[in-house]
Amino acid sequence: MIKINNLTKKFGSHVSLDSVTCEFNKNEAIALMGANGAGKTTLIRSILGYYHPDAGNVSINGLDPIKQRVEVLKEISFVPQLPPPIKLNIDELIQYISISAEVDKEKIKYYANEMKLDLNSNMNKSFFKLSGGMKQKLLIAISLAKKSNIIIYDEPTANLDPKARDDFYRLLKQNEEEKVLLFVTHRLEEVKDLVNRQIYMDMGKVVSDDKI
Ligand SMILES: Nc1ncnc2c1ncn2[C@@H]1O[C@H](COP(=O)(O)OP(=O)(O)OP(=O)(O)O)[C@@H](O)[C@H]1O
Repeated sequence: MIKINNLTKKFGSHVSLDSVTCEFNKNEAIALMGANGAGKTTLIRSILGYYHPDAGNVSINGLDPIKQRVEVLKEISFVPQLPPPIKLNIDELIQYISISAEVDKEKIKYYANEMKLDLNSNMNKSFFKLSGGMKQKLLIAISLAKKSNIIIYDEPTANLDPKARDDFYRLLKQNEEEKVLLFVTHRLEEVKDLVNRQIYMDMGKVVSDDKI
């Protein structure tokens, strides 16, 4: 489903990804780990078509994430490490997502409610004025509501309180069948019941890859 073939990405003389080859398939839930600067986010961004590789390539369900970006992004739910600086208010954002990404508004509201995010009293608030945890809850609710077979989370729980983390993992567990779940994390103990594969990266390389 996701095929990464000899992928190299450099920033100046720094090699962020060093000839990475791996595949992620349906029904795999992968914890992607490694020290700060190991290359995890660069790998995720390459999958999303943010970067032109210096060598190698990525294929998502047979599509090229750079040349066929719009089609590829339709197949993926993604929550980044840092929420983007969106100026729309919540009502406008949900409206926009529901039209542009064909996500059911009622489902977003359902998952927001399950994440204990009070949407009704915040509908007119700008996204960027929400607290860090509230932003993350809304992005998670959108990612769960979107009908995609690839879910990618880049450390999505940093701003969540312990209860919200539990809610998130419970909802994710209900939602992971028949999908690829790629989860960047520094806290394996939190996701160990969720994942069936662990990958460690170091200095731009995959240094271990174990099914569990
Ligand atoms: N846009 C960029 N411009 C220049 N260098 C970058 C850029 N993005 C990443 N890098 C560099 O590439 C290396 C890998 O960064 P990356 O963000 O992929 O690491 P990471 O494993 O996600 O780290 P963390 O756990 O801290 O989030 C780092 O040395 C970083 O400074």
